[in-house]
Amino acid sequence: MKYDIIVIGFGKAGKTLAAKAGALGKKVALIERSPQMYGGTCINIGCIPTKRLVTAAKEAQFVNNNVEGDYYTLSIQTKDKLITALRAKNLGMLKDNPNIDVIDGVGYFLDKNSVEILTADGSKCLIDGDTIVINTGSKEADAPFEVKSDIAYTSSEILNLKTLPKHLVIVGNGFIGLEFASMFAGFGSKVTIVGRGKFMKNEDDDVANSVKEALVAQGIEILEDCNISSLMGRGLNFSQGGMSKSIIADAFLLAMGRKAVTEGLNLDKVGVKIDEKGNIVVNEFLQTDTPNIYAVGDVRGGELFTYTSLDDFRIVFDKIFGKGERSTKNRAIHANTLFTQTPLAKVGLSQKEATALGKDIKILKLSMSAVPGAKVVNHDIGMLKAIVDNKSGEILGAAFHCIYAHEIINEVAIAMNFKANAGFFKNQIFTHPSISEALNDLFGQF
Ligand SMILES: Cc1cc2nc3c(=O)[nH]c(=O)nc-3n(C[C@H](O)[C@H](O)[C@H](O)COP(=O)(O)OP(=O)(O)OC[C@H]3O[C@@H](n4cnc5c(N)ncnc54)[C@H](O)[C@@H]3O)c2cc1C
Ligand SMILES: NC(=O)c1ccc[n+]([C@@H]2O[C@H](COP(=O)([O-])OP(=O)(O)OC[C@H]3O[C@@H](n4cnc5c(N)ncnc54)[C@H](O)[C@@H]3O)[C@@H](O)[C@H]2O)c1
Repeated sequence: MKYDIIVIGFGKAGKTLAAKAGALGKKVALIERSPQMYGGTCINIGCIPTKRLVTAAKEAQFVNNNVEGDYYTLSIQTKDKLITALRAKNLGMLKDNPNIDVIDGVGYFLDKNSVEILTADGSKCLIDGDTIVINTGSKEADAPFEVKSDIAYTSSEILNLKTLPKHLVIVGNGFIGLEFASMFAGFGSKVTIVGRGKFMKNEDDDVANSVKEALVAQGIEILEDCNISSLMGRGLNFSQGGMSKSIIADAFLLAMGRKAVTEGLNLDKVGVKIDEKGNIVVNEFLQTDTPNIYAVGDVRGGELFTYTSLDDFRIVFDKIFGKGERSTKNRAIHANTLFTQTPLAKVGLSQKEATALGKDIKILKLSMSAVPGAKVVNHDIGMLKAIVDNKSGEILGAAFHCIYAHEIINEVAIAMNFKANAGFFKNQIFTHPSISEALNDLFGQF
């Protein structure tokens, strides 16, 4: 069978490209190895289930478990219903178009225009394509220490835990570690985070401290500078400050980063290179060294977010069907958010980064306790921080640790794309009472 485009993996970029190309009348094949992963990581084991559960965990404090049933178990069921519906919707979005074939099985290259698919029953089929897009995502990095425990979970596995662990120990204090810590603590688990360095060492100290205080206020124990030697049965063994220690727990979450899924693709057969970290090497148009083969989403390394995968779709679509003007070099300024109960959202440079670049900066800060809108929604934890050019007021970066941070940071990102400066926010008329209106006071300090 011959296709215009073959996509390997049902990720954000690939499924969007398949849908748009199919709508243009192109013949498209999308290969997915597991029907449980139709729609990819985001909707099945990533953003959507985790953010649904972070929200449910916030509600947990208002629920009487004796009356309503165990809220954690109910929340897992609600999450399962949600992702099942999204999976069906994602499949329908492609299958309803006769130009698109969704093929179940594991895809791998035979040559630069041919992909073989190994299906669950052991049979194989061969398809050919002019353009081939690798969108195989990432998976949990292996632990660099011995793990012999049947209560050690990856983030995907722990999302299916039916009963709430009394004590959860989380290894890793990155995005996944902190979000799951905040989530499980909200549901009522005792949570201990075991990190190998200083807590959020890449962040500005005031920002890291604000997040730390909020997590500690949730009852979370944070251990820093730990060197883990093994996880055996119910015990995690590590050294801290020269002392050997161990913690006994009911469940362990291992969240030490993610790595690109490339094994078995036969990349060496088709001249596609991977770098020292295991990511596929691409140019600014996401083309590999074999120009008809693209790599999009987590598998190309760099930023591992659903919205950067979506932007990869825009770049590849523009390269194939448009003017080829979009590239990773001209991606719009965009934010990211750590979804703890009080989220931390950031855009642009931190104070540390701006200082390291030798910028002449002014720091603007506002405590959320001074924001009426935060009082109204009964969540005045945290702070707003902006880094601006000392002379022009150009906004260089912002870090918001506050309720709705994941929403208001987008206002700043858009403003930065339009080169608006501090004066713009100082004088903007916002609805009242709101969190956005705090930007009047924050940027009014310039
Ligand atoms: C717990 C967690 C929470 C997250 N939260 C957020 C968040 O809040 N916001 C955010 O922006 N990002 C979040 N992310 C990151 C985000 O989910 C990923 O960056 C994004 O989903 C990556 O999508 P992708 O396009 O790379 O492909 P994926 O969605 O990962 O899809 C890859 C697909 O390829 C399939 N596949 C792999 N190999 C083959 C093969 N050989 N043949 C056929 N199929 C194959 C896989 O089964 C999978 O379905 C989170 C990630 C995790 C793990
Ligand atoms: N809200 C979001 O957008 C969101 C949420 C979850 C995940 N993600 C994406 O998924 C990616 C993966 O998340 P992640 O949390 O696994 O990775 P991460 O890179 O964010 O954090 C990994 C953490 O593990 C720690 N670590 C590594 N080895 C260790 C060891 N031996 N002992 C103790 N700690 C160790 C690191 O110090 C780091 O803090 C993120 O980088 C992000 O791009 C995004």
